[in-house]
Amino acid sequence: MPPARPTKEATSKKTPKGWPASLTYLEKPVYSKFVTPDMRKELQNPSSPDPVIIKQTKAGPTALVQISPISDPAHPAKGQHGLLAAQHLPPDSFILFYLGHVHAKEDADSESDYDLSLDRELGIGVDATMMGNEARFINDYRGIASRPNAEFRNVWADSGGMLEKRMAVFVFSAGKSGKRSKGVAKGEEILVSYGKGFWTERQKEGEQSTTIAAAPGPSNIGVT
Ligand SMILES: C[S@@+](CC[C@H](N)C(=O)[O-])C[C@H]1O[C@@H](n2cnc3c(N)ncnc32)[C@H](O)[C@@H]1O
Repeated sequence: MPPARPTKEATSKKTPKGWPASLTYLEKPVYSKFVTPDMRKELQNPSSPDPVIIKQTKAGPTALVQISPISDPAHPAKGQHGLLAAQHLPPDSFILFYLGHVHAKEDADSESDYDLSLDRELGIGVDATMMGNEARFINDYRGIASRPNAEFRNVWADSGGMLEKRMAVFVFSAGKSGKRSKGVAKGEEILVSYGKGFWTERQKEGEQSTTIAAAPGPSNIGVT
């Protein structure tokens, strides 16, 4: 099932430097037709008493990050891209939303490398394979650094007074001691944990693929 066509208001004419021409750059999520009106209602209605609300003041490319091709032979994602901090990002600060095609179970792509769960109970995910924003270039920390410096969090975007459940990327907090994170330095790669499940699945499928010569496909990126 091909993803829904992005609406004009969800796409942006302005794309960030390094954005591949083959992909659609989004300013807002694009919803699949399998996300029903009832599901949409739930995605607009925070159930928790203290939701984290992010006011979307400026849509489009953010000056906080930079898409970067990876040429370092020691980097496990060499030949691909990563996302770097374009300036110092303080602990606990919001970096950007994870935008993409918001889909239901019916049109989930189990082979996607860019699919992040948005609402487990509703079975809804955000897949940035063909459309998304800079967040799709964030790599997992394994083999690159000793720990992640950022994480995915559930938030509510306030766009024009309407709330909408989204995933967002935040710098790790400094923790109680104030020492856990100094933030992300300018030029440092932004790294999250996809969760162990992502890599276990990849390894399993990688082993199977030795006989079928197909690229291994992981499960959804998890929020840990
Ligand atoms: C969400 S994408 C990240 C962006 C990707 N590097 C790109 O240029 O499009 C996830 C894919 O990036 C690669 N990747 C991310 N983190 C990695 C890591 N720590 N080691 C090896 N490959 C990684 C894997 O190919 C994975 O399936």
